[in-house]
Amino acid sequence: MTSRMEALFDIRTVMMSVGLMLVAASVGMATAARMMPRFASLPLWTLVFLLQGCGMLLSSLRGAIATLLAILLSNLLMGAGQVLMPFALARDLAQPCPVRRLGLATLAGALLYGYAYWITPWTELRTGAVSILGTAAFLLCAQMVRAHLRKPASPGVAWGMLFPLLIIGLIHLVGLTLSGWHVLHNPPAPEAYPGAAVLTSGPARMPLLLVGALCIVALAFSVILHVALRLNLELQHQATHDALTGLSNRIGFEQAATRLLAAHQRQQKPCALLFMDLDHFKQINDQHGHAAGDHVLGSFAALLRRELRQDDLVARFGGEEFCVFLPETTPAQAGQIAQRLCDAALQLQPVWQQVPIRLSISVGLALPGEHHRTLHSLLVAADHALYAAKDAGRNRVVLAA
Ligand SMILES: Nc1nc2c(ncn2[C@@H]2O[C@H](COP(=O)(O)OP(=O)(O)OP(=O)(O)O)[C@@H](O)[C@H]2O)c(=O)[nH]1
Repeated sequence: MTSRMEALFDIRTVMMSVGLMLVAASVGMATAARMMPRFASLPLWTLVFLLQGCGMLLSSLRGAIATLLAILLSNLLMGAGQVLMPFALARDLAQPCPVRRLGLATLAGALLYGYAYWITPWTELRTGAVSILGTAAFLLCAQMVRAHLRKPASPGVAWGMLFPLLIIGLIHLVGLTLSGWHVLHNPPAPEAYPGAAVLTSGPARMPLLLVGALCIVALAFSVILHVALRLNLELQHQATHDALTGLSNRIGFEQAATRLLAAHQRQQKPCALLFMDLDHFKQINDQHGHAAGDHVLGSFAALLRRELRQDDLVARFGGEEFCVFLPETTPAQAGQIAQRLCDAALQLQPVWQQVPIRLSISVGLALPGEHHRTLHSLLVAADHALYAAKDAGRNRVVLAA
């Protein structure tokens, strides 16, 4: 089986192909890093896959260049890539990097590697040294991705990272066990030199090497997908949220409120819609400046978040207009909430350059029913009620007809 596999996949060809793919992936990541400087993990990932790719390429060229130097350098490059990987992942997933555990594994691996290289003739110990580092780095990364899986964003891609990390970690563990076993059961032979043997002996070597190499390529693709997905989520967030207040914008509100209204109508539950407008907002801008106006808008948005429940849908509809969808709220409760918001706005008095700014709001309240079945008709009704509140002298709530 192994000899057939060895015949089919020459070890050097595998290392060279995977090395080239990883270098290509790192070039793609470097380009993405230049285009998107906000993604702080991309330069690190670029380095990780460049180091891994160059290490593998060098490994595949062992016959051609001075062998000992090639072995030392390729192991150093791959080891450095493995040490950097948890740092890149920690930045990517906004998690603390397990620096101490990684530092201990690096120290253990480096000491064993130095001992294997310069003091003992047991060359298999080198495999053990690289395996210690690999096992620790890949399993620490897997642990971080697993913790990230509890967050709802991009679970598919996270699994795409978790599987290769676990498999490569296990393969390194097998390498560690095999080389340890080999050192224990074989007397040292100074001239014995396993050459390209990453996993020193046994029939498992070639399949494990192949699976490990494919997993590292899969990991590179998962990282690229993960970044693309994060970018997509960010764009989606920007399209549906207001940059000044952080609340939903009109698009986000209409999408979410349409779904909520349909669910309430299906289950015959009461709900309500409030349309609010800050009174004489133009005067605030004119008297205190545009920046003060922005500050007032931000303070009022914070007030809405404070005063309303978590599952109430709050949005800045545009300019100084705000909208709230109140789920599972009776008409009487909606009236009380609207009045409470009016009173709270009066109390707010946001301070700008030590000057308190007086604020009031007008509110139009609309309830779904016979005449208002769709979100659009509810919004129109609430808007009319809001204008009625303005006409009646502002700082009040008017119920839509
Ligand atoms: N600072 C600031 N002002 C804004 C923003 N968006 C809209 N505005 C201003 O809000 C003001 C709205 O003015 P109007 O529509 O005349 O309404 P108003 O002065 O609040 O008067 P009433 O609604 O009738 O009580 C305009 O001066 C807009 O320039 C914003 O993002 N920041």
